Order: sequence, then structure tokens, then C-alpha cells
Amino acid sequence: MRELFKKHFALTDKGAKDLQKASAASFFVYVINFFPAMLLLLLVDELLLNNVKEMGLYLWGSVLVLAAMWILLRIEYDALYNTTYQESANLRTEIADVLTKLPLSYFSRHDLSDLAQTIMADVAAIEHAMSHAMAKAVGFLFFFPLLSVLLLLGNVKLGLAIILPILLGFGLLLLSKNLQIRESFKHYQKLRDNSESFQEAIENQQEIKSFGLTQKIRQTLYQKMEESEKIHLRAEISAGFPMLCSNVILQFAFVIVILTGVQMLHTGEIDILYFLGYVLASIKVRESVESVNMNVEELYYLDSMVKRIREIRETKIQQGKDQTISSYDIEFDKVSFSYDKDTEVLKNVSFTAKQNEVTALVGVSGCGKTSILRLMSRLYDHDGGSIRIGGLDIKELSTKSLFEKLSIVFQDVTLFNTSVLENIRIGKKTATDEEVIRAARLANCEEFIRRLPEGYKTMIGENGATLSGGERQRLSIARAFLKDSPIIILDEIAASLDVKNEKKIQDSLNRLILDKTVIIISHRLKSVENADKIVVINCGRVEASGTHLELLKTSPTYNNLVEKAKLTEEFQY
Ligand SMILES: Nc1ncnc2c1ncn2[C@@H]1O[C@H](COP(=O)(O)OP(=O)(O)OP(=O)(O)O)[C@@H](O)[C@H]1O
Repeated sequence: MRELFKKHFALTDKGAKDLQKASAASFFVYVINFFPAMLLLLLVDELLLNNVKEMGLYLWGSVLVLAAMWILLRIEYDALYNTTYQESANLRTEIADVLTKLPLSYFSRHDLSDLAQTIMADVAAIEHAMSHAMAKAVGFLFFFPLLSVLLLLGNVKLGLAIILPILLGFGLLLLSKNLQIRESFKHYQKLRDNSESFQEAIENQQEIKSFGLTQKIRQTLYQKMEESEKIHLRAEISAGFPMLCSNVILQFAFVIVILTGVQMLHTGEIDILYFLGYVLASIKVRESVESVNMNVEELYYLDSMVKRIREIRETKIQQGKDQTISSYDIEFDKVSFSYDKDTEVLKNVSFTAKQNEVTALVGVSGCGKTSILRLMSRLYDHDGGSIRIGGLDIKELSTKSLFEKLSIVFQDVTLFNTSVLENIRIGKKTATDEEVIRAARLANCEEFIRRLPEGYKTMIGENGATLSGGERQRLSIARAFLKDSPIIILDEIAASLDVKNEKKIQDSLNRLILDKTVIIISHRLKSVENADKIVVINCGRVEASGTHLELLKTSPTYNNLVEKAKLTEEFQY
């Protein structure tokens, strides 16, 4: 049962266990709900048929039923609500945990707003269904056969008059299940699509305004909203119509019970007590089934979200064991890689970046330099060949072991909406304030941090929106100083630096990379001229490698790059 809950409702192990308990409580709540009607029947028996009973029976009967109801409702409430909120927290943590173990390739194939919606909105929907629908529906699933047997044992005709319409109504909901799930999935997809478009429109305001696209984007968004409205309406109709029919059939059940009962009363087949008993039962059952129908609808609607969460959970996580890397040569051995399985971006790439040396990767834009860095840091996993660090295959290494030894300063710096101090401390969580300040000084950040309103305590806005490109980059360099790892990867870090700062940064970088394995990508050939080894990449292959002087003699591509670099540096606005 627990496994079934986990699979069908995407619950955690603990959530499934709690749901089991809540379903059992719901089952007993359904049972106890029929007891007041039974007490009423005893009274009817006394008043109409003169079967006088002790007053104590009514008194103690009522007290007992009330007490049992209170206890069971309490257990049901605790099992449903207290555990539900815990479950949604657990589920979110579990999804977040899985996401941290997925390769970056997963995120490039999935929209980030979609993932955020899954973690927040989908889990909230599961939370609501867990507290309002799941246990109730499951409890009824067990209660209904018991009720049916009792009703049939009491009187077959009247029993069937109640049971058959319920079965017919449920049958209708079951028959329309696929249609409902399909339509609600379309609605779900459309909402995701719209939220992506809104996010894109908000994020790209600068481009939209500067290219005069405001009107066009607004129209596209209106159109999307109109489409979504239509899809929503179709989903509502596909869910509402079967439920309406099912509820109408239930009303008929009540009429059928009365008609059958009256006829049987006339022929003397049953007495008035039986008649009233079945009328009361049909009223109670109708109430329960109407709310169960709503629960079933909610569970159908949940299907898309459950699938989405299951898909994340079942995505293959990056394998690898925690191991200690003790030497830091990086070897690429016949490595091949593609982002989309169709176009091979890297082909048979082999080179070694030696410990205590600077290795530069050069080549025209799009030749595959950044992809090599991504493979080296396991942000993506390569398809063929092998990559070894200190002789260890990186696919055998956990990303944790790898990142302990590796710092990356990327072209696009990611900063968090927290203080300057905390943004640098990301490089080493345990660093003291003094260590952070020292790293900032080494990366030439001090002078601009002092100018900020609250110095190191200044909040820097979402993704460092309040800082210039060069300042963001220097904060990222400060993180690398703080981490002080034996492997340093520098991806176009000079791109956002102005001439004044470039020299200062170059000096600090020289200090940073001393005695380390350094891989560098830079379009400014001046930054790579002094590298111990330069690897020339051309269309995803290694074309040549050597020092600057060697390559000037042997590599036409390198000569070409040098020529182009000179032209760029001479370019005047
Ligand atoms: N996330 C991605 N998904 C699909 N294709 C990608 C992705 N990133 C890069 N590519 C493609 O892979 C190829 C190599 O890109 P890569 O970024 O490695 O080149 P690069 O040499 O670093 O370029 P640049 O110097 O312009 O940064 C390009 O054709 C690029 O379009």
C-alpha cells in the first residue's frame, strides 16, 4: 500500500506512511458517521412502533458516538494536516536534493521557471490533495464495499437502489478519467508555457525596450492568456460534466429508494423502520459520495504534477565516489561530446594540462573551448574517451570531491542577493571575516567595496544587479582566492575589466595561480602568450599545441588568431 501511495501521489516514504494512517482514520470516520442515523432509527422504532427503550441507551449511545467521533476526527485531522505540511517540506527538500545531484545538462534542457514551479506550485497542489482528497478517497474505497454488504444484507432491493447509482456515477468518472487527465495536462502545460513567457518578458525588459518590442510582446502575452483561458475552460468542462452527471444520478438514487421503499411498504415486504433506515442511509451516502467525487477530480488534476515530480526524481543522477585527489595533472584522452546527441561539439580531444603550469585554450568563437571547461568540471558528462585528474577518471569521482579541488571563474558571474561579504564567503563557507577581506584585497575589490553605502555589509541586489560587470568579476575572483584550490579555471575573465583594473587584476591573478594547475580561456591573446602550453582548438578538435613561439611557427590557425587579435586591439570607435 505504501509503495502504491509513493508511486501514485509522488510522496516520500514518510508521507506515504502518514497517508496510510490518515486513510485508516478516514475509513473509521465514514463508519462512525452512520451511527447518529442509527440512534435516530432507534428513536423512530420507539415512537412509531412502540418498542420502548431505556433512556440510558439514548444517553450513553449519544455520548459514546460523540466521543468516538471526536477521537477519530482528531486522529484524522492530526494525520492529515500536521503531517501534510511536514510532507510538503520533505518533498521540496527531496526534490532540491535530487536537483543538486543532476548534471548541468539537465538544467539546459529544462526551463528554470518550470523547475521552480514544480518545487513550489506542484508540491503545494500535492499538499492540498493530501490534506483534502487522498485519505478521504482511499478511506471511502475501503468503506464502500463494507457499506454495500451491509445494505444488501439488510434488503437486497433497497440496497441495490442505493449501490447501483453510486457505481454508475463512479463508472462515469472512471470512463472520463483519460479525457480529464489529458485536458488538465494541456492546461498545466499552457500555464507553464505562459509563466515562462512572462518571466522571459520581465527578464529581457532592457532588450525589449531598446528594440521597441513592448507592443509586440504585450500582444503575444495577451494571445497566450486567451489561449490558456480556452484550454482552461475545456479542462473545466471535461472535469465538471462527468461530475455533474454523477451527482445527478445520485439524486435519482434517493428518488429510486423512496419509490421502491413506498412500494415495498405497501406490499408489506418491509416495515416503516426499514424504509426510513434506507432513506437515511441514501442521504448519508449521497453526501459522502458527492465529496468523494470532488476528491477524485482533484486527484485526476494532480496527475500532471505527480508525473512531473516523478520525472525529476527518476532522472539519472551523476555517479561517482568521494575520493581524495592528490595530484593535479588534467588529461583529456580522445574525448568526444555533444549537447544534443546530434551535433558533436568535441571530437577526439586529447591534451594534458600539467600541474604547476598554465594551459591556455584558444580558438575562434564556438570552437568548443567553454565546453572543454564544462566537461573538466563535470558540469556536463562527456560521451566518449576519458578525462583524468591526478590519474583518477572524473566519472568515478563525486562532484563534491572534484569541486573541493577546483575553482572556476566564469565569464558570466553569478552573485546572490545577499551582502558583499557573504557573496565572497561562498568560496569557503568556513572563512572568517578577516579571511574574506584579505581575499577581496587580493582581487582588488577593496576600493569599490569601500565606496558602497555599507561596505562589506552592502546588499548587492539580485545577481549583483547594483554592480558593474568588472566589479562582479572581481568578486568572483575573490571567491577563488578564498577557496585557494589547486586547480583554477579562468573563462574569459578579462572580458569585463577596464584597462585600469586589468593590470591590477593580472598581478593578483599571477599570485592566485602560482603553483597550481591553471586552465585559461581568453580572446585577448596577450593574456595567453605567456602560458606554458597553448592548445589550439578548431571545430571541436585539437589542431596544435605548444608555446606561443612554437605555435607561431607551426599553426596557421594560431597565426590567424594572433592577426585578428591585433586588429581588434587596434580597433578605435
Ligand atoms: N548549452 C548548450 N546547448 C547546446 N549547444 C551548446 C550549448 N553551449 C554551447 N553550445 C554549442 O557548442 C558549440 C561550442 O560552444 P562553446 O561555448 O564551447 O564554444 P567557445 O569556443 O567557448 O565559444 P566562445 O569563444 O564564443 O565562448 C557551439 O556551437 C555552441 O553553439
